[in-house]
Amino acid sequence: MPKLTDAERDEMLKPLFDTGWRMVDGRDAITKTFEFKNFVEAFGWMTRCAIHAEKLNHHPEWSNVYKTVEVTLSTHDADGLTENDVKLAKRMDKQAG
Ligand SMILES: C[C@H](O)[C@H](O)[C@H]1CNC2=NC(N)=NC(=O)C2=N1
Repeated sequence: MPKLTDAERDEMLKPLFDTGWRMVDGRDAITKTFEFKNFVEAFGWMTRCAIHAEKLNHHPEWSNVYKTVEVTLSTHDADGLTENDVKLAKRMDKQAG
């Protein structure tokens, strides 16, 4: 899968920036920190997102401390951002409500 073109970035990343995603310094990747009410809410969200990741065959780099989950998305096979990263980010936002 090819990396996003400049035009695709303008079109597809801007809506994600509006929901709190931002570029990772020095990497063609996006990151967002999700905060939940408690650990169970956080882990439930991770579980739902894991199912979406498997369906997309596209997996996040993420870490969870108590009610916080830090997520970074990039496509390893392309060494940068692709449409799969946009798709998974949207699903993660939707699952977070
Ligand atoms: C073999 C397997 O299909 C590939 O490694 C998939 C799995 N999940 C993936 N996830 C991400 N983020 N990037 C990839 O390039 C990727 N490739």
